[in-house]
Amino acid sequence: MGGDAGVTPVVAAESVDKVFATRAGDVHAVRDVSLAVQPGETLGLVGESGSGKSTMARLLMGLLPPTSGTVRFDGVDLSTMRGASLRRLRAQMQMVFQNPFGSLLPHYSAVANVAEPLRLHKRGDKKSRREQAIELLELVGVNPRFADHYPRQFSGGQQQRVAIARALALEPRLLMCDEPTSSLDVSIQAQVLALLEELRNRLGLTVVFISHNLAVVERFADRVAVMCLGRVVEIAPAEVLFDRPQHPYTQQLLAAILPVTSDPPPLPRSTWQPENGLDGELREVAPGHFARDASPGARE
Ligand SMILES: Nc1ncnc2c1ncn2[C@@H]1O[C@H](COP(=O)(O)OP(=O)(O)OP(=O)(O)O)[C@@H](O)[C@H]1O
Repeated sequence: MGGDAGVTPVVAAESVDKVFATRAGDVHAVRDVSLAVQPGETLGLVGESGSGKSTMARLLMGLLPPTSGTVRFDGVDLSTMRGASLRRLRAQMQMVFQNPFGSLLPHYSAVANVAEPLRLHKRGDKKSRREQAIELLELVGVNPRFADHYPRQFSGGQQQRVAIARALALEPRLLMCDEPTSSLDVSIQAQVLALLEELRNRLGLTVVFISHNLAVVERFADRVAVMCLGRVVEIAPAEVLFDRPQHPYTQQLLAAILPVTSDPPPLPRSTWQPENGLDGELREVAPGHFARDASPGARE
């Protein structure tokens, strides 16, 4: 789906389901999701709160095992990987989280935070790791003068830059960004996004980008997958999806942010009811544009 035939996707989910067993009963967080992210591509993942985006991200990173279905990284089924080979594979996929402070080690300086993955993966010696970490801090726009400062001494935006530098330390192929700017002030969000955009282009990264902010996704993503109640209801090139959304759920999400402002509000709860509209097959409605059949009532 949505890929060049013959090119091995960096990461691909095939008919993936994830069910969490909770005291209150089973939570079916991801339902029959198939998608592939091609080398160098940025896939946006949107949908309202609880639609399964973060679960999908963790499945794609191999941080959660699917209940059924397969996740492949570079063609390799993650469930077959163990030990050192899994660690090597994991190094190629890194994550940038919503809350940078929570993702940094508070008692480690900025440079030690960035060097930590290099140490864990036994890359170089202490001196070369520090040098490399300082270069990475420069790359993300953190003044090396502050290399020995601790995370709490940085602003949120600077903390996120340090977290991005750390995510890049092992030269990953895939960067999973889960709401990377939502915890930041609006004025800082644009700077961090511009940084991610520049790094992606400069380093040729493959990116999965989860955001509530559809305007950001439209700008940043090549393709966008829309999730609703654990399913992908529509997936298409960004310009096609934003111009001609097929699924009523997508139409409602987009309608909620129009007209586009410089600071769009977070996604409101959709009033569209899935009824039988989520059960259909993903159908190709235009080249590279897949949508599930929606219930006829919902189309009107
Ligand atoms: N570890 C877990 N145990 C039980 N239920 C979970 C777990 N993780 C997620 N869920 C449930 O799975 C569903 C999907 O959650 P998920 O966090 O993936 O959605 P999301 O789209 O990322 O939401 P948000 O935008 O609020 O982060 C929700 O109903 C959530 O409560």
